[in-house]
Amino acid sequence: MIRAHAVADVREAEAALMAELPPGTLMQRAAAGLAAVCAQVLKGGLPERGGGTYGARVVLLVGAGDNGGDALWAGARLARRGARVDAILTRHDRAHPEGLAALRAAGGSVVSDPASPLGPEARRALSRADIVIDGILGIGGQAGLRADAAELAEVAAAEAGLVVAVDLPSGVDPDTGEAPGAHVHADITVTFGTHKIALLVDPAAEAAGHVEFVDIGLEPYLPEPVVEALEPGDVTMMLPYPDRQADKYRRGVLGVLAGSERYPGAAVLAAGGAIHGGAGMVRYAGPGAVADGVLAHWPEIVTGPGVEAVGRVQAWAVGSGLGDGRGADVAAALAAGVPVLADADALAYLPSRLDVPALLTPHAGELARMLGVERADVEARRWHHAREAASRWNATILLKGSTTLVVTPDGEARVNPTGSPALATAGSGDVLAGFAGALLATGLSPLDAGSVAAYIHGMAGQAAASRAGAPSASMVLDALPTVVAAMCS
Ligand SMILES: NC(=O)C1=CN([C@@H]2O[C@H](COP(=O)(O)OP(=O)(O)OC[C@H]3O[C@@H](n4cnc5c(N)ncnc54)[C@H](O)[C@@H]3O)[C@@H](O)[C@H]2O)[C@@H](O)CC1
Ligand SMILES: Nc1ncnc2c1ncn2[C@@H]1O[C@H](COP(=O)(O)OP(=O)(O)O)[C@@H](O)[C@H]1O
Ligand SMILES: [K+]
Repeated sequence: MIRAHAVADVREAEAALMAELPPGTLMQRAAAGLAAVCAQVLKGGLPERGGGTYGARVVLLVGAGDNGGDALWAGARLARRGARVDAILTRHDRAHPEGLAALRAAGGSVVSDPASPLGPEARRALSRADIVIDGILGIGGQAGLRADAAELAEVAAAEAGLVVAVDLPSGVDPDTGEAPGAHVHADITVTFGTHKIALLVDPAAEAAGHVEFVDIGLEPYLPEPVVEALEPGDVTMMLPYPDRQADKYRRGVLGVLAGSERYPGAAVLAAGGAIHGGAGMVRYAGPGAVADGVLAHWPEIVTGPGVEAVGRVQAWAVGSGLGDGRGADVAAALAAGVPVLADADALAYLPSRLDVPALLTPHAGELARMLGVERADVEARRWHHAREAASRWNATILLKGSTTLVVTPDGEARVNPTGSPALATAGSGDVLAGFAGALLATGLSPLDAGSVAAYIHGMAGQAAASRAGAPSASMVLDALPTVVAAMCS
């Protein structure tokens, strides 16, 4: 599990660890890890320069705090290995003094001037840089860079080589993942001790690029994480396996209430997702013509005209392509007293609070409608709104989008690390709903069912995109069994 903590937790853990170590040890651990990642990147080769640290051009963007200190100490290490290292200081009076002395002793130089960080020498250095190390702000930063730092970040993005952020991309909000003002857009972020929330939650996570973790020994001092992301081993452990004594009922039966005469395909896709999710049986509830279409694709499904008619199930997946005027059907599924996944049209028919274990799967537009806010506000403050809805409906919210977020009413949160923009295609949400519903039926909690389903669905999207640049939802569905098999082997 990738674990992310809030700034206050990181500060407390750092203080406890620092009390046991000689002064400066943590910064040296951080700087060594940062320099090692930069050296690795340089060794991988930048086409213009042939590769390696010796002779590489490195520019440090150095703010007023310890984040800048990390950058200076890492710069000193790279300079000792033969890199040409230039530092641009946003505040000449407040740059980390020991780090600056170490950089100078190693042969590095300062190319900014006290009046304005971005003079001609600094611009020249940036335009030639193979790597820019962003040490403007770390966990002590307020979101939104001030004008001079914002200009530095802009020029670095436009003119320099790779941007490597120290701990987190400067200017994002470390604790919420919001990025309301100017901020750095990094290719790689090297983070220390634990992931920061901003490294997992969009839009900040996108600005972090690829994240490398450096262990500085904080783990024993950290509390429970605030946000997690599953790793492959977690998914393997959570996916249901039939045991030797399994029968179809004990494996879990899922009821699917999806699709309509207007949207018959949604029923086929949701039922298909359900079939691959490991339930022992899938029962489909819907009008005859739609049920016939489902049966034509999935003869193993049992159908019935309505919720009561299909009989007992261990969970319901309701809503995908259901259309208008289906409130009574949704209410019947909710009244069954079993866990429920509610997607798409069902989200309009929810009671004010749910009294069964529930997983709601809105996209940003649907969540905006549920909460009576603007879609753009949901996009900008995804975690905030997902938490708000989880608490209001007493349900786990799986907020779909470029990165899927799963948040429980108790505030537990997971971010999905897999996926592809190719998933943004009509019907792929129906596949996810069926698959996650089946996991609910096998007994997974809404949090586990939602996060495992998002993980596998994301991988299926990646697999489908690798076969066809713009795959359809049916191709994502087709990729599910192979992904599940690979995760289980
Ligand atoms: N505390 C520790 O033990 C360790 C800290 N480390 C590094 O230290 C960093 C935290 O250092 P600091 O607490 O000094 O905080 P920062 O380096 O994030 O700097 C905070 C300072 O920047 C200024 N500032 C804040 N918001 C700003 C804005 N929007 N625009 C311009 N300036 C702004 C303020 O003057 C503030 O004092 C971590 O992110 C990490 O990189 C690492 O060296 C590991 C060990
Ligand atoms: N830019 C994106 N990158 C990755 N995944 C995305 C992106 N946009 C949407 N998705 C995913 O694609 C799926 C789309 O679901 P949804 O919006 O319900 O579509 P539909 O209702 O047409 O099925 C969700 O799993 C969502 O997380
Ligand atoms: K930074």
